[in-house]
Amino acid sequence: MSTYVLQAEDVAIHYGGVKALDGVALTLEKGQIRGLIGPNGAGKSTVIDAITGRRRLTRGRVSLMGEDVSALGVVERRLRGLSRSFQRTSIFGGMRVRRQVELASHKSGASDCEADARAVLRELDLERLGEAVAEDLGYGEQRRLDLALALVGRPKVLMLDEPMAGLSVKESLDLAQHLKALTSRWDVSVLLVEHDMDVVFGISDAVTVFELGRVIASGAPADVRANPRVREAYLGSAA
Ligand SMILES: Nc1ncnc2c1ncn2[C@@H]1O[C@H](COP(=O)(O)OP(=O)(O)OP(=O)(O)O)[C@@H](O)[C@H]1O
Repeated sequence: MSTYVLQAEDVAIHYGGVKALDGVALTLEKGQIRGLIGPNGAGKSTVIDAITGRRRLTRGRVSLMGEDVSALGVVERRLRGLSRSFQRTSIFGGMRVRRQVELASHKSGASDCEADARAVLRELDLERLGEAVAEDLGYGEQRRLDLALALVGRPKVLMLDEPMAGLSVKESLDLAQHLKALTSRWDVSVLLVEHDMDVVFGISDAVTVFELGRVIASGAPADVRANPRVREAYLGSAA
């Protein structure tokens, strides 16, 4: 019996002749944050799509808490505790903050949506904005709301696709600290796709590097950062 909350084995996704992913292996331990980095087009978003069931696997297998979920759809995986955010926020601009978090909570299968939404809003410092219309929020607050929508229903595994995109340095580091604190308090495991290297290397317990649909390095942040192939492929000599 595996101790991983998430395990992807030999995952491939091919679009005709394009091998978006080829033979990818990835694990997440309980409470772990794993950063996923790599150049544009390396396959990072496709990995999230493969794990969450948005894309059908050409080959391979995805297990959640030891259960093979490869044949299950997005909704079934969400009900088993696998949640995600997208590169562009999923918020509804015209809807009040609390209302949309409650609706998302309902969809996630939570039993007490009001209490669930309240806890998530409190966790992300959004409680005082509960009655605000989402499009009136500042961009940083909208990003926090997007994270709130992914956190309802107490997911066990969270896949975040560039949650800091467009934020200032200070906002990014604030959100990163929120995420780090929440991960340990709620015992949620996170796969974090992010281009901000200060954030990735600042809060990840492990880092995996992609290039052209394959894993080229994986391990402790310091080891990955020092890996010559990674520096050449992605980080540059200044990293
Ligand atoms: N629907 C599709 N049809 C064909 N090729 C696709 C499709 N979706 C993605 N790809 C290709 O798969 C590869 C991986 O794309 P992906 O979006 O996963 O990269 P990424 O690492 O997330 O990039 P970025 O950092 O720019 O978001 C790219 O070569 C992309 O062009």
